[in-house]
Amino acid sequence: MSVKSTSPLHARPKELRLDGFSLSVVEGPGAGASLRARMSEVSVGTAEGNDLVLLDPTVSRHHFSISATSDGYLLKDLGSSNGTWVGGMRVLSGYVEPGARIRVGRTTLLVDQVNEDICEALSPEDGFGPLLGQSSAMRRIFAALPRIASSDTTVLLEGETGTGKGVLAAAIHEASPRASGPFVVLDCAAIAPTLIESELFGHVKGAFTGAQADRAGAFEQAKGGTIFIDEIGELPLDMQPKLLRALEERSVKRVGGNQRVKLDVRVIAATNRDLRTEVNRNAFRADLYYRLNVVRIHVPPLRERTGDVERLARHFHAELVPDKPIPDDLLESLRRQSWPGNVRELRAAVERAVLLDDPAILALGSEAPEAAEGDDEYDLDVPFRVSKQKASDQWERGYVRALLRATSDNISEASRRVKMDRSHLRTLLRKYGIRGDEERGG
Ligand SMILES: Nc1ncnc2c1ncn2[C@@H]1O[C@H](COP(=O)(O)OP(=O)(O)OP(=O)(O)O)[C@@H](O)[C@H]1O
Repeated sequence: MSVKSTSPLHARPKELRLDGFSLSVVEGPGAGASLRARMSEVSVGTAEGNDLVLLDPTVSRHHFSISATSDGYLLKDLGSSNGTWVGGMRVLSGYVEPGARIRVGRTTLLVDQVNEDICEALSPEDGFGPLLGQSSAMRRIFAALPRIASSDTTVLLEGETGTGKGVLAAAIHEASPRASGPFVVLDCAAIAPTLIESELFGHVKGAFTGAQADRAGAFEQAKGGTIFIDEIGELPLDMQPKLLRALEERSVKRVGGNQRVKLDVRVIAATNRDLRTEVNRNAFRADLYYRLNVVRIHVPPLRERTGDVERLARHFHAELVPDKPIPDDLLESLRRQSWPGNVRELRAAVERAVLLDDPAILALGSEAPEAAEGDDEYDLDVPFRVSKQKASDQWERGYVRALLRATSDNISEASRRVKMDRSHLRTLLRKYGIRGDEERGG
């Protein structure tokens, strides 16, 4: 497998060329069907919408995907019921050679290399709005963004936590003809399931206890702009048909109301799960998945685009300390880590190192504790979002304490130093019961 650039040496390549491949059904129902990959990733399963639709009832709706990458053909099982098998081994994720036979249910497929390359355009830029990256993976996304932003299509963003899906959604809105309209964020993971309908669609006075006045939901607030539905994989099953209807008819009905209101809203949704796997296990409705999956962007984790660590770290450092370059030892230490919390974690590590002016503090970062910590560190008996919130609160409390110590409790100086809005800092102080010096804060 090779990656070929069409540009002269030393110039930034304008496209990524990957070895093309085909998939053919060689045994089982539908034998003879085949597909020549036009895009770097193709999906296979019995559901319409897959690139290769199989007729075998023992195959899952979204069974596996195979991608041409610069390291080879990457096969991924999508949470199928019967598994994906190569050479008698069940494969969750792994590289396969041309000539490999993949068995799914009663069907066998053959992977073959073809002469025609798969060509992916790369942006010459190393950013798109506030979103930065110099890796091919990010420049591939940047190349597609202007066209995506200028259209009105629904976009589904997939990627691990902290990879930048929120920034990406905002950047699409900012580059779209709707930029002067509102950008409204609704995080399904942060709202109690019983309140989601009213948060999305609003309610009328008296619709439920506590509904003391009519209230517009996120869809209505986003009128003329974009609604960003974050963590859509957490949307309760009973809400999914209601969202589907809103997307199809571009209209909403407030809880307790009896009129549907037409709305001009663009929808961007994000998830840190693979929704195809959720569809397979009936946790996400297939019809809603298809309605959302008009344009799908997968934002890769930072460990798969290590070339971006330096670019991002320099940027975060320069935001805080514009007049000094990032120290080499800090950069070196950042490059060596694998960043399970992705860009969010990298940003926090740079901020911590700057604040405490000590690169050694990075030992508190991702890699070192992974080896030292026991699993009991994590409370697995409470929901994920509660655990995550607790950890994030602990970090925030420590950060604010350190910040105040470093600025001798001077709120004004503290907020200037880390470019945090003063009222937000005050809110955090109240939240954690920490006292700062408001008088000198001026
Ligand atoms: N490519 C990028 N360039 C600049 N900043 C980035 C980039 N990606 C992420 N960030 C920064 O990392 C942090 C996390 O980003 P964001 O909240 O968009 O991630 P996310 O994928 O939406 O996470 P979650 O799934 O937890 O909501 C933010 O501070 C954001 O500014």
